[in-house]
Amino acid sequence: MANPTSRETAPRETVLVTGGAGYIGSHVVLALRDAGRAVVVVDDLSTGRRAAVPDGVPLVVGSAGDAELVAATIAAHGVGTVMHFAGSIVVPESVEKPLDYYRNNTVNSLALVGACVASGVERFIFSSTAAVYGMPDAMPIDEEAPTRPINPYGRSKLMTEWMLRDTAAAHGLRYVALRYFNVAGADPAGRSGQSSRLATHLLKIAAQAATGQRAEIQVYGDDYPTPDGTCVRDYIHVSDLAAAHVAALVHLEAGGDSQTLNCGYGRGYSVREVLDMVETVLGRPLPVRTAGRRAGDPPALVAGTERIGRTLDWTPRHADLETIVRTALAWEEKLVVAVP
Ligand SMILES: NC(=O)c1ccc[n+]([C@@H]2O[C@H](COP(=O)([O-])OP(=O)(O)OC[C@H]3O[C@@H](n4cnc5c(N)ncnc54)[C@H](O)[C@@H]3O)[C@@H](O)[C@H]2O)c1
Ligand SMILES: O=c1ccn([C@@H]2O[C@H](COP(=O)(O)OP(=O)(O)O[C@H]3O[C@H](CO)[C@H](O)[C@H](O)[C@H]3O)[C@@H](O)[C@H]2O)c(=O)[nH]1
Repeated sequence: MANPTSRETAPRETVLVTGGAGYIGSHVVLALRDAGRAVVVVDDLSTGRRAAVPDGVPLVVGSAGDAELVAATIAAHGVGTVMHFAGSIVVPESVEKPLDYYRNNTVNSLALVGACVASGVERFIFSSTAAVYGMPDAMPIDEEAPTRPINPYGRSKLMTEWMLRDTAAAHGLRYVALRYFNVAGADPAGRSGQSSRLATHLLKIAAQAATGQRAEIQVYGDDYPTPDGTCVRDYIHVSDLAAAHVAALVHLEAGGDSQTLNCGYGRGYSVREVLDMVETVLGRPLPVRTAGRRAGDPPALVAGTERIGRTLDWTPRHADLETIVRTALAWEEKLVVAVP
């Protein structure tokens, strides 16, 4: 029998979660813990919060691009899988500071993947984005659609997908790149949620307005070629997205091949429909104003979900807009009380 204290022979079952103190990463840490998995987080706390990492989960404060730190963490914790959430995520900021985005999203991912290869990590799960598609020609978007990102954020993520594909071909690493559509909502048990005050996402803005932290909500454009003129997005509940990561882990552990998968529900809601639902759940109107279009917004983004459906053992459990809105509002109310 293997000596459990030996690093050479100990089973490498721990999952290293980079960016585990952030919005999505913290929900994945909860899902992994709920599934009985051992987890270690590496996060530089640039946008994440220490409090988002549950008690009992080791947090290594540092950069996911620090190859020495990552290698030491892999060795110390017996890491066999890396889930990579750490990154910079604000699209307009990526236009103003492209090199910051290439550094944090691409260069740091290169160092991380290199450390994984050098340390013999066999499984890698990557947070990619619908932004890799740019302005798609057809809807819903399947994974074979052309990747033509229209901003540095999308390009910085697409380059990491390419790096993973080439690394998988050359080394023993297998990966799942998950292309998230619009992630929203919060843990239904109230353990985590979107905590960044600077978030730019529609539902976060609406939740801030609902709790009196924001004077109004601007609708960016009502003259798009969509049924009500406002942009359509495929909103996926963050806890369903977290469950998709656990399913991707199971897929790779069972010897499954490398995959690139959309994460959405395959149906879209307009900005107006989202705001109507927020008002319905609140039982009162919100100050909503129509403003001009925001640069770079595609009229509609809806995920093709056939591939994730046949590849992963994943059943969405929170796939209705009302649940997404209710959990987002409940989290915001909790946040306002905790950090007024
Ligand atoms: N939120 C969305 O709608 C969305 C959509 C598509 C893809 N994504 C991707 O999902 C991932 C997580 O996004 P999020 O919404 O949870 O953002 P977030 O800002 O809440 O989380 C990012 C986390 O990474 C940490 N971090 C950033 N750079 C780091 C570094 N170099 N080393 C270590 N830690 C670092 C931050 O402190 C934070 O805890 C990102 O890679 C993002 O590109 C998010
Ligand atoms: O105050 C706001 C905020 C947003 N919107 C609109 O609401 C929709 C959703 O906007 P978000 O900012 O919530 O999300 P995006 O669709 O712009 O971005 C999402 O998809 C991108 C890919 O295209 C990236 O992956 C990004 O991280 C992810 O949040 C867009 O039509 C936007 O114009 C408003 O009308 N008012």
